[in-house]
This record gives sequence, C-alpha cells and structure tokens, in this order.
Amino acid sequence: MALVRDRRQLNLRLPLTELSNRRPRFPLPLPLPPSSSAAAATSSSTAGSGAAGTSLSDLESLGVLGHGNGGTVYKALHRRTSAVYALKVVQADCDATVRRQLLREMEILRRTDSPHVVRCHGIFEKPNGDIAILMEHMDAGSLQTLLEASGTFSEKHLAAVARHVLNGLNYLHSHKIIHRDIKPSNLLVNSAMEVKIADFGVSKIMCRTLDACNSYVGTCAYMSPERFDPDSYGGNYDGYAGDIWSLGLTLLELYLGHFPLLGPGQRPDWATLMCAICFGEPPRSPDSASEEFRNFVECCLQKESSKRWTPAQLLNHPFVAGKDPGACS
Ligand SMILES: Nc1ncnc2c1ncn2[C@@H]1O[C@H](COP(=O)(O)OP(=O)(O)OP(=O)(O)O)[C@@H](O)[C@H]1O
Repeated sequence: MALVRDRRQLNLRLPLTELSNRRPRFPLPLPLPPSSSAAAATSSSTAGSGAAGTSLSDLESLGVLGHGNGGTVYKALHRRTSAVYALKVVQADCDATVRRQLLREMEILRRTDSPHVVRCHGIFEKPNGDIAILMEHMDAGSLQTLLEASGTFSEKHLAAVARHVLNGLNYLHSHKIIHRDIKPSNLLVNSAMEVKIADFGVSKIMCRTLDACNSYVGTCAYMSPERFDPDSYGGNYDGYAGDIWSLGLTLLELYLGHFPLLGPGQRPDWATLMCAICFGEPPRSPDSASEEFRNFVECCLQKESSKRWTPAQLLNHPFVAGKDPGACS
C-alpha cells in the first residue's frame, strides 16, 4: 500500500491550459440537473435559496469528506429532512484552471441522470461568490480507499465493480460524454456497495460523434497510449476507448493491489510511466486470475484503441454477464 500512497502524493495530474486572467462570472441562473430528485435543492445567484425551498442555510456541516484540487467536500446534513449529502465548495478566488474544471463539472452534472453516476441535487452560488455543488453522499468512500483498506479485491467483487462502472460509462458515452479520468479514486461507493462515477473536472462533451478528443488532461498514469503519445497514433483519437483503457488498468490494479504498470514498491514518475504505457506491452493479469478475468482485462487493455471493446460489448462479456446483478459486496 506504500506504493499507492506514494503515487497519490505525486502530481500525476496534467494541467489544463491556463485561461486568461479575466475571470468570467459563473453563468447564472445556475442550471438544475434534469433529475426529479434535483428538487431536493436548487440554485440561486444570491443566497442559494431556490424554488424548491432548500437553501444552503438549511444545511449543516458534519465534517470534511476530503479535499480536491479546487475545493473541499463536506458531509452535510439537511436539517429538515435529516438527509445527508456531500457538498463540494469551490472558492470564488480559485485559479483559472480550477474554475474551468468546475464549469465542466457543473455542465456535465447538469446533464446526467443515471443511477451509475454520482447524482447532483443542486448548484448554488454563495453571496461571496463561492460555488457549492450538492451531491448524493457516497458513504463508503472510493475504490481507492477500499483498496487501501483491503489490499486486493476478489474477482466476484471486481465483476460487480466492473458491471457498475460499465453501466455508468455506457450511459455517459451514449450521451457523448467522455470521462477522461477513470481511476479508483474517482469511483465512489455507497453502503449498498453501488459504485458510481464521479469527478467530471476534465471530462469532455463531444459535440459531434467524430469530434477529435486530443486534449492532454487527466491523470497520466491511467492514460491510454494514444492519449499519452497522440502523434504516434495519427493525432486524433477515440476518447471513448480511452475510458476503457483506464477502466482495464483500474480493475487490474484492484486485483493486484498495486498499479499494474509498475512493480510493487516501484516509484512512479513521468518517464517510467511514459515508457511503460507507450513502449511496453499492455499489462496482463497473472496466471492466478480466471480465464474470464484475464480475457476481460485483455479486451480493455488493447494498445490499438479500435480493438478495445465498448461498454455495451463488455457488459456482455462472460466475466460480468450472467452473474448476480446485485451490488459489489
Ligand atoms: N459525493 C461524494 N460523496 C462522498 N465523498 C465524496 C463525494 N465527492 C467527493 N468526495 C470525496 O471528497 C474528496 C475530494 O473530492 P473532489 O472531487 O473535490 O476531488 P478529487 O477527485 O479527490 O481530486 P481532484 O480535484 O484532484 O480531482 C475525495 O476524497 C472524494 O472521495
């Protein structure tokens, strides 16, 4: 687990292109997510009070769930209903990169309504300009924290994890959204052991089916070869297939208990990762894994992006298909 901790301490996230210093105001009124459950809260340009009657002042902080690049996520109690939420607060004076990620995240959360994607219940702007995103609380942490606690995942557990994430990716991709940062810490888990996709700060909404998707953003360790080195792969690439590569690496990491492209204890750095991803053979499951799991991982970790299976195809793969469709307990 030391490796995992080491890796998290390194800045493997690639910077977004800096915006100009001119800071646009957030577009108001802030959009509501489409879900009916969004009625739990709404947004406003003033004190965050909305049509459904919920305001930020109805929420009480129960503590900090974590800190991200741009903000702090609080566990928040809705006093009237006793419902518990996660409230992500990004300060008004955040830098341009964080602001841009926040706008992306807000836009995607506004569009998504799926049981496999962390649900947004409202977006508020506080009077001081801070932005607060009210989300469903995923009370069992992330796959990263579960991995650190358990060491490795069983194949049965992994099949359930894979099914949940594939359903989420199937939903996102069918809505032309590419996540671009699938990794254990962005896959959140609740006490029903449902796994949901979170953190859309570097995601992209494709305007047309064949849009190029060559922005160099995300966490480089989980990047597909064609994203890491687009020139060698003809420039543009299929970003949807990039999410599948990241999923394959994630599942293999959960199986092995360490990041698959590096040996246990090996310190990750940019050059090592670059060589492993672009010049090495894709990582494969060890002999101890079942044939089904080995083949599933191989279907995800194809260097040639066109050979990677789609989420719909993978949902029919024997590793996940036909098994207990329940949660990943
Ligand atoms: N809906 C949620 N329920 C429970 N915990 C959450 C929720 N959303 C985020 N968290 C936790 O809060 C912490 C910060 O999350 P946030 O999305 O701000 O950043 P991050 O994904 O960790 O990092 P970065 O901003 O660098 O991508 C993480 O530890 C995450 O697990």
